[in-house]
Amino acid sequence: MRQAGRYLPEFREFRTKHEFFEICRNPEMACEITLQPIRRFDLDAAIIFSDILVIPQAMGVDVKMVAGKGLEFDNLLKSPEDIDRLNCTFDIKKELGYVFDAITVTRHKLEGKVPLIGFSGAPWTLMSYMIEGGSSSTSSKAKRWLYAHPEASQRLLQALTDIIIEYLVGQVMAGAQALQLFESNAGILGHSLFSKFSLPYIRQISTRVKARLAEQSITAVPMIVFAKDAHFALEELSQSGYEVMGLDWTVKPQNARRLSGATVTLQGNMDPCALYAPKESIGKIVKEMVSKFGTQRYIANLGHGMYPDMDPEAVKAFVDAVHEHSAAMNASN
Ligand SMILES: Cc1c2[nH]c(c1CCC(=O)O)Cc1[nH]c(c(CCC(=O)O)c1C)Cc1[nH]c(c(CCC(=O)O)c1C)Cc1[nH]c(c(CCC(=O)O)c1C)C2
Repeated sequence: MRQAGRYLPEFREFRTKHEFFEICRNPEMACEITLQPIRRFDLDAAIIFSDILVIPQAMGVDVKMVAGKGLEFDNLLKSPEDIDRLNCTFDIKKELGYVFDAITVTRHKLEGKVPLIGFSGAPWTLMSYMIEGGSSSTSSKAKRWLYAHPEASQRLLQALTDIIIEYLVGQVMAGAQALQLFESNAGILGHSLFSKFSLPYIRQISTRVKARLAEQSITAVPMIVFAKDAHFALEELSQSGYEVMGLDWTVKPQNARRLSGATVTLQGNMDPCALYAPKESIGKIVKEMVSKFGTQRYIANLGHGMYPDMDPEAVKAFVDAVHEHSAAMNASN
């Protein structure tokens, strides 16, 4: 996750010359950034360089990356009347076709070396960014909507869902070989709000994306759902129509296996901060993780994104340890 992020010196160097969303909108540049970690590490997949915030942007919420400050938002949603000024029925290909182009260019450049993953933010996470304008420890402005304006919230979540479905189908048509949905702000909801304002839309997305692809005779791709801190909903998420369930680092592997049954693949979940440990310790942590999940129906990954001050050598230690320990386990089985 966030593999191209700010921890890579070559990414930082590129960013001194180009603004973040300029890179997202330029297919050749987005392709180059996507490939940077693939060149450096023995990774098994690439994720397209883009951001979940390109959808709010296309709907009319201004999102900018300000040098030295980070993300800045304008035109945030303050009350339900503001939904009416959003552009909810835009032409996806026209507004977000640059992501599709980046996927096609990257897919060609990868030459089949590793599969390419496309992604989107999930409706609740996008809604909360459109109201909060950045991360918040309480998300109280966005949660206020759910309690005070439940119908308007559902209207907005449904509009986002419809857009996300078209967007993900477009990514597959452009060449994405798997899709990941990020519900990064799931944890703040708790079980009750999650059941009402997140899970139904997550389910709709898997069902309708698959139906749309089938309708157009396009081969389905595996879909991954990652709902951060949604330990309270693992069983429901594992039955929400996704082939893979991503796990944050707080989840015990055995519990995830028990709750998710025999058909779902699990992805995760090393604490990203474990990358601050000495290399030998990273190897031990990885060994323990892989032995708990087992090598089948499992995608080794971190439990969330990386931080800018992490050492690329630690990432190498992680990736190499995953390959070493899983190969040893497979050989002894
Ligand atoms: C999958 C992905 C994302 N962002 C980026 C990718 C592309 C892959 C990659 O580069 O690794 C590039 C991607 N996106 C961004 C960066 C850093 C850019 C820079 O500073 O130059 C990169 C490499 C910018 C960004 N974009 C976002 C943030 C967090 C803001 C906050 O809540 O405070 C930030 C810092 C929103 C965002 N973006 C994303 C999520 C979901 C995953 C998660 O939970 O982290 C979220 C919540 C997803």
